[in-house]
This record gives sequence, structure tokens and C-alpha cells, in this order.
Amino acid sequence: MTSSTTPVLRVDNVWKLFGEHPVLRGISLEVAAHEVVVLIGASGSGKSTLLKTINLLEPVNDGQIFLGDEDITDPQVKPDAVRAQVGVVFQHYNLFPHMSVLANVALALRQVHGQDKATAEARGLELLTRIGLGDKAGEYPDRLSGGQQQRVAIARAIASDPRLLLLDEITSALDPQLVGEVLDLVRELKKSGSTILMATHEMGFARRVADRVVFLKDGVIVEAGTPEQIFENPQNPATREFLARVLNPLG
Ligand SMILES: Nc1ncnc2c1ncn2[C@@H]1O[C@H](COP(=O)(O)OP(=O)(O)OP(=O)(O)O)[C@@H](O)[C@H]1O
Repeated sequence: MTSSTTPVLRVDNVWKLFGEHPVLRGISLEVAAHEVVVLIGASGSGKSTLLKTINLLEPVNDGQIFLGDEDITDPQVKPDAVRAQVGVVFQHYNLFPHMSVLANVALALRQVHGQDKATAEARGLELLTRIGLGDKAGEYPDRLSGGQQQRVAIARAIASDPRLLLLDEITSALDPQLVGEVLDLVRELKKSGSTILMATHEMGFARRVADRVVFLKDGVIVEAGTPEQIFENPQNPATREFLARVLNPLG
């Protein structure tokens, strides 16, 4: 049985290789209920791959991943049953271009959760209104700005109240002036109690939204701590070097 102290997510000594190349090397990580954990690290350090293993888009070579009490790396587990409990948003919003914004948000509720059209669309409209895009429900995605499309993708991911939300570089493809509106939405999700694991290159955002920051280098967790610990008092030389580089790219 899942007790109140069971983490929502527990990654236990996960290894992932592409061919001979180990991309995740013994990753262990927990995300507690209502916690926001932010993965930082250089390009290629394994952030996206880790998120993909949790969503069962990439099989692990070794180790286990638990969602609550369930070992989702057990071959008996059905990926669709896991994905129904885990909302995901990627860098590119992946909205269906031929469907209205509302239909995009309602789709998962209909397909994955078997809701009828009217129920799914009512929930979709409620969410779009909550994120300030109720008036765009009937539009096609290409009529929206990148930031608005990404907010719709987030609305779609949270439509079914997932236990865990995975956000993979959700602002990387956006013009800088559109980043803020997406980040504000994530802060709101945090306030409303969502459990989130996200990868980002936005250090300012990691600092503002994270309960815990995890620094990955070459597939290893080098250091983890509160934003204050990581950004103001990093202990590991590799963390210090990474932060110096990304915070002062010209310095
Ligand atoms: N499908 C794949 N086949 C082979 N190698 C892969 C595959 N996906 C990722 N890799 C390699 O795994 C390593 C980690 O990639 P990953 O995308 O997880 O890093 P990342 O930290 O998310 O980087 P970024 O910040 O650029 O998104 C990289 O060396 C990448 O080239």
C-alpha cells in the first residue's frame, strides 16, 4: 500500500546505455508528493534521457523506477497504464495541428481515460479558462503564439490530474519574451500542489520554482540540494564550474 511518506517517484540506481555509451550511470532520485525537482546540467548530461526512462519511452539497462509502490520497469507493467498517471510536456509542444486547441486538451481524456466527448471538453474548457486561454478554445494551434501553445500543452498534460508531471526543457524553443508566461504557469501548478520533475536550462527559473535542484554531469548526479545550496554555495567543483559557465557565458 502507498503510505503518505512513499515518494511519488523513486529512481533507484538506473543505468541507460545507447550502444556501448552509458548515458545514465547509476541515477538514484526521489520526488516527494507536491515537490518540484529541477534537473540542471550541460547539454548531453542525460536530463532528457532520464525523463524518457520515467515515461517508459526508453527502457533502462539496469536499476528500477517506482511510481508510488509500483516498479514500472517490471516488464509486466503496461506503458499506457503508467503514462495515464504521468503528464509530459516536451520542448516542442507537439499539439495536433489539425485539431482545435480544445480538442487537443480533451483528446487524452477521451483516449486514455475513456471520457465521453462532452465531459472531456467541459474539463478541457475549464483548464483553458484557468490558464487564461478560454477564448482560444476553438482556434487551431498555429493561430497561437509559441508561449500560448506551450501553455496549452501543459493544460493537456494536467487535464487528467496526473500523479507526476515531467517537463522537458519546455521553454527552450520559445522567444525570450514568451518564456515568462510559461514559467508563471508552472509556478501556479506548484502552488496548487502538483508534483513536478523538470529539466531546464533556465537557471533563474530553477532558482525560483525548485524545492530541490539536481545537477547532472555525464549521466551522474554530482550534487543535489535546495536552490540556495546549489546556486549560492555549491560544494562540488564541477557544479561551480557549470554554474560559472551558464550564469556568465561571456565571463
Ligand atoms: N536515441 C538515442 N540514441 C543514441 N544516443 C542518444 C539517444 N538519445 C540521446 N542520446 C545521447 O545521450 C546523451 C544524453 O542526451 P540527453 O538528451 O539525455 O541530454 P540532455 O542533458 O537532455 O541534453 P540537452 O540539454 O541538450 O537536452 C547524449 O550524448 C545524446 O547524444
